[in-house]
Amino acid sequence: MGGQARRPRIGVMGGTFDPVHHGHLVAASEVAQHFDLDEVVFVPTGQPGYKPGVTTAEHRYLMTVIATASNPRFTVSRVDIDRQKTTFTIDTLRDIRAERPEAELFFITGADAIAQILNWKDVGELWSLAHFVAVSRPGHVLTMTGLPEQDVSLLEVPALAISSTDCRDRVRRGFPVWYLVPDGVVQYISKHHLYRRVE
Ligand SMILES: Nc1ncnc2c1ncn2[C@@H]1O[C@H](COP(=O)(O)OP(=O)(O)OP(=O)(O)O)[C@@H](O)[C@H]1O
Ligand SMILES: O=C(O)c1ccc[n+]([C@@H]2O[C@H](COP(=O)([O-])O)[C@@H](O)[C@H]2O)c1
Repeated sequence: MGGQARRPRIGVMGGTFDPVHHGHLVAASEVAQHFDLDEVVFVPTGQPGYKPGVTTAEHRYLMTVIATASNPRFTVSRVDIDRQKTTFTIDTLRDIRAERPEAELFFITGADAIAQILNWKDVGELWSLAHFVAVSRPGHVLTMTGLPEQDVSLLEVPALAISSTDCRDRVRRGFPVWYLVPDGVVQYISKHHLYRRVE
């Protein structure tokens, strides 16, 4: 008789993705490689209460679908978009767990996000739903200070000094975002005239 079947290992990459860029994709790819993940689910936020004035969820969702389409291990979930409430990671992880009860979950964040996690909703329960993996990000210190060692891992990834804020700013000022975001996302931004006006 064989041993126990291996539980699927699923990464969850939450973000506003306004727009999704190569920093997000490299972070997900590196964590997938390092933690032997079978899949990484990108979860665009619905209404991030802490970030006012973000682009319509459907545009952010579609850009994320375009950006991840060529990777057979990357998928996109609508759980946060369809919830129609302010997005909190506790709800994201409960919903993904309900859909995939057999899986081990790994929530992926950047160094800036993990530094704030102790202020997130129901943080005490978050640790029981997923293992958290925080990746390095230029301009931010990656540290375990205050975090539970058994529930959080840190990972150095190739440094990409890209942010969605900078991409939006570049489009608004007429600068290119080629090679900062996937080609299809460049075309999508142009086709839908995103980021041209200050909201
Ligand atoms: N260049 C990057 N390197 C590593 N991690 C990143 C990078 N950019 C974003 N992340 C991480 O990806 C997740 C989603 O980020 P988000 O969608 O807010 O992008 P952002 O570039 O930080 O956006 P904004 O500039 O609008 O705040 C967060 O956990 C964030 O820390
Ligand atoms: O749950 C919370 O309280 C919470 C507060 C801030 C951010 N988050 C999550 O962190 C992820 C990255 O968020 P952001 O704002 O950097 O795009 C995204 O999945 C958010 O839902 C979660």
